[in-house]
Amino acid sequence: MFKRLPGDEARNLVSTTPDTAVVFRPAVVKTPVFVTLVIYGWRFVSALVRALWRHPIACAIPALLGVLWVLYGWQLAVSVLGFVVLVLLAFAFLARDCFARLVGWRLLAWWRLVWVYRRHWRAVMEVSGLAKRINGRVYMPRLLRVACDGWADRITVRMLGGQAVKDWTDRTDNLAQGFGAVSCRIGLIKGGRLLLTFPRSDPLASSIPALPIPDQPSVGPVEIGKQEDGRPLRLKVHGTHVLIAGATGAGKGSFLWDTIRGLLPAMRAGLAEVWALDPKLMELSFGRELFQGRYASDPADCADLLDEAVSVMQKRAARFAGLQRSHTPTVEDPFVLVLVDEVAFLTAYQPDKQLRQRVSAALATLATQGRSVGVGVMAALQDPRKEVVNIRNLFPDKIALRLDESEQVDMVLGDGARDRGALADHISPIPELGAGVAYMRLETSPEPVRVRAAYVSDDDIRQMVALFTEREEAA
Ligand SMILES: Nc1ncnc2c1ncn2[C@@H]1O[C@H](COP(=O)(O)OP(=O)(O)OP(=O)(O)O)[C@@H](O)[C@H]1O
Repeated sequence: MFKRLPGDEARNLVSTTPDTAVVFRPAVVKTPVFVTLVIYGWRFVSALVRALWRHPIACAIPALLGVLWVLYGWQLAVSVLGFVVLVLLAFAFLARDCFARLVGWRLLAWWRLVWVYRRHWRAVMEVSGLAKRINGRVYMPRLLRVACDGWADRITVRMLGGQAVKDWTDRTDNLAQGFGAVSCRIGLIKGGRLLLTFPRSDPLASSIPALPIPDQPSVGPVEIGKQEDGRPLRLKVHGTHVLIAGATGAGKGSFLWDTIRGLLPAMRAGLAEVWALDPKLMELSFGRELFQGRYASDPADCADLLDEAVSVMQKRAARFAGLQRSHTPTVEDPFVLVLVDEVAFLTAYQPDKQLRQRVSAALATLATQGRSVGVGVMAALQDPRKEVVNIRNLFPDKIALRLDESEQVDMVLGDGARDRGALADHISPIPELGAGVAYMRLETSPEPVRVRAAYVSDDDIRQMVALFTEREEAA
């Protein structure tokens, strides 16, 4: 009647409920010492073979030193050890990157595995509720591998059978706190295996000054800042459309101006044009000479400019039909980037219904047909609740800067983005710490990437205008 499950604490089980007359004391079968020794012996041998297989060099060095010690005495073993350390130091000094890749990060990964992850694994899993205790037996997710690079620790984990990725994404705060990291990201590698990323440092903690204007004309991807692992952030603008959302003061302007800055050589060469719609009359008016008359702030003028972009797009599509399927920028057919600073002013907040419909139709037409003929849209938005649900799907690439509420993150970046670690509602409202910081979700990768755009100051914009008008005068 009573089924004994593995791990039942049978010795202590004397009664099922208090005050019951039934006392249940099952027989305890003692494991013979011999069997216990065989099990421990087997575990030791398999761990040794695994270590030799996985880390042959790390095992060979102490084994060799041990052999030298036994055969020739400790003096020779210590001398060889000293020599190996010197060689490693020289290697580190002369070829830092190569040393880090081949030795440094592996040593650090081993140290972090032993000192941080394995040491705290059991406690963190139990406290966060990711380990399961069933009938007295503890089922623990398995820590498979730790790898390090200059920015983060990446931990490969095997989930418990029956666990869902969401069980882990709901506990990112517990995991980060448990392992002493500032944050934790979770990605699915393949069935049952997860990659947990724990950053050790934050290259985005301080603001990034405006990047140098590129030497070569190019329509992108344009370098506009840094990714959280310290690599450059290159934003694709040609062949896509980009939606940028962020609360007031989040730094949306940086993304717009960084993009213009990166395109400036192409604009000077006549290979790119930026058309600016600035209904708030603040952000883009500062450098309006760059837009060569393609600048509008009044809603009716904005609608006209959008219609003009649609007409350019349609004429190109008619000419390209049957001849080419993608756009290569030329002086005759430059890449046209339509920048809209606060798109909700032209759509959601626009009281004139006819104008609103005209703008929405033109934006939808550009966003659905523009990219293959070299017309792109980059739209910024303050309040994602107002309009984003209608237009979000028109934009393959999305950027969420600081947002006021957690629900807005998925509204901008798409379902599940916040669960995958896009904590845009946690970005600091202090400009030095959080302005320009964002999570990007690109068409090509569902994983959100944390980034920071460089800050383009008023002086930088003046310099850009001067450089651009210099070319105009020379022409
Ligand atoms: N990339 C950045 N790095 C550091 N600080 C920045 C960055 N971008 C903006 N800031 C700071 O944040 C302030 C607000 O930036 P900005 O006006 O671009 O925000 P916004 O999102 O466009 O706001 P709004 O929607 O109100 O126009 C700037 O005055 C500047 O001090």
